[in-house]
Amino acid sequence: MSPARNDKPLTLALSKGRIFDETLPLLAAAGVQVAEDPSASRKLILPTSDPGLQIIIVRATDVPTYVQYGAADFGIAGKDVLDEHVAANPDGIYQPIDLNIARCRLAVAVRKGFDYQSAVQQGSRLRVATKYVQATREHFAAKGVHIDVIKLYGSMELAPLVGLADAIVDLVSTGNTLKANNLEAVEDIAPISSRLIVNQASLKTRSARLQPLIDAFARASAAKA
Ligand SMILES: Nc1ncnc2c1ncn2[C@@H]1O[C@H](COP(=O)(O)OP(=O)(O)OP(=O)(O)O)[C@@H](O)[C@H]1O
Ligand SMILES: O=P(O)(O)OC[C@H]1O[C@H](OP(=O)(O)OP(=O)(O)O)[C@H](O)[C@@H]1O
Repeated sequence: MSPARNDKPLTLALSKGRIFDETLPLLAAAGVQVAEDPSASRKLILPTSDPGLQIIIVRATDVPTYVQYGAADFGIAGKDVLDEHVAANPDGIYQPIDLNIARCRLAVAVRKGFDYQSAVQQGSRLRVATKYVQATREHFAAKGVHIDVIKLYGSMELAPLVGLADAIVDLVSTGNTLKANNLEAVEDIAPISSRLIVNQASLKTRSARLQPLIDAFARASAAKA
């Protein structure tokens, strides 16, 4: 007989890199250690010092999907990723906490010297390359600017340099990536940070185990705000 769902370890979905790295101190604040570093290992399921908690390593953009379907009880995802996901799949995910990690901003950027203000005032269509299609459409619709969106999956900074787009919508933190590619930010769209997300069914059926972790994350992230 298969074990009851409540006997399975709680599953936390994380992406490797900055979100994994910045989540380690939050887990430590909850008394949980992770022995393996996913950047140095090929393992996708990582045990923790708590036998009742395991971590799965997925692509950043896939974290909300694992949580929505309950394959992970909870996860951590950037607001950028989450907003795109929720626009297409509004149900099943509860977002209790802003963890104040992986902070950056979503911004419009263009080639240095491109007259963005004139381009948006002229009423002609602007070609915008981005991974963030929903946020981009909403931003320009609110400004009353007509755009053609070109969906990309990475290296957006290249698009204005090779004539694929007039502008990009991408994440900016230090500004070093824009600078290195002779681009400049011309408009901020939204501040971005990572959120704890929880499967709504898990929150009901596994709250005795989930809630102490949610509370510990909330305390640790409030201290960072
Ligand atoms: N330069 C940055 N500074 C701070 N936070 C960032 C930065 N770039 C991205 N983030 C945040 O970290 C999250 C994860 O980014 P990461 O670079 O690890 O994955 P990704 O490369 O965007 O995803 P994928 O591998 O699926 O393409 C983003 O969704 C965003 O919220
Ligand atoms: O303003 P900066 O500090 O330069 O940060 C901005 C860069 O960070 C992100 O890329 P990331 O480092 O995650 O690379 P990736 O998209 O290739 O994963 C983002 O897509 C920008 O390219």
